[in-house]
Amino acid sequence: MNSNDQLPEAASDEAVRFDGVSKIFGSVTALDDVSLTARFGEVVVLLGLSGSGKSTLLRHVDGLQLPTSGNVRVLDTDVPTARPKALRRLRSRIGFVFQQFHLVPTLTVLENVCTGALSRLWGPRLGLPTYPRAVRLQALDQLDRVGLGDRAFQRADTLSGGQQQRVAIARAMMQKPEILLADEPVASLDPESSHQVMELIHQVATEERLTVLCSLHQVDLALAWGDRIIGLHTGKVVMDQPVAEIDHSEAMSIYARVGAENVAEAVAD
Ligand SMILES: Nc1ncnc2c1ncn2[C@@H]1O[C@H](COP(=O)(O)OP(=O)(O)OP(=O)(O)O)[C@@H](O)[C@H]1O
Repeated sequence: MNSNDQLPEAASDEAVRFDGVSKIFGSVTALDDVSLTARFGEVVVLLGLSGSGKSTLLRHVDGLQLPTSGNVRVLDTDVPTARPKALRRLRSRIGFVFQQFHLVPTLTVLENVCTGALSRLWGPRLGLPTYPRAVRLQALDQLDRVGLGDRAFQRADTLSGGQQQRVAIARAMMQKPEILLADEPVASLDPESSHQVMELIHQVATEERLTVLCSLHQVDLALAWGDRIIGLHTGKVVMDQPVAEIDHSEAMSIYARVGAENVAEAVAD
């Protein structure tokens, strides 16, 4: 390749960028002048007490909610000003994992995973045989990847919570997302399953150069499986650091700060 053939330097290695984003619901400021970035392949963990704005922040990434002010740029799309078609295209590049898994309990594990491909298939699908063979094979590969290939033909509701969340991750990966949004993905799991799920999320992020934004309540999981921690408190970013530079007590300070203020407020009351 000669110098003229060289690709222009990528405009940015940022998958997600918030610039001065505020979100106001009536009298509540859910996000308060939030600026942050998430790079391709990075696992960004959002920490903060209930009501600190984690879910609201995640909903701004795919345009489910729009900022009151400021800009959200995701995969080179300015979300607040994106036309419906551009927003649909953007959403097809973003996968989700939820606290409650959202599997169809009466369907087999394999069919649940196949539904992750629905956005790129025409027409409704009823029953496993109605999915193209290539999709079924891809779903089996994804199930193998999450360690559940042997459960493919079991009903989803016969799996443990941790297994169901792994199926949900396999389903999300069927979409071949570039960004994965995970809203408290381990909130209903025991500690061992929580580590397994977070390890899996970290593994797929590394393998696929997938950008992950994941809200959590457990500092130990954030430190073990995140690349970066963003701490939120009443909608403000109060910490934004690589995990390698944070120790446990520093991460806990996100909560300690809240505790101190609560005490101050209680005393004032
Ligand atoms: N649609 C809405 N209408 C009004 N207020 C809202 C709405 N969505 C969120 N809020 C408020 O915004 C604030 C932030 O909520 P958010 O759900 O983002 O917090 P969170 O950190 O995700 O909490 P949790 O950890 O409990 O999920 C809260 O005070 C919440 O009540």
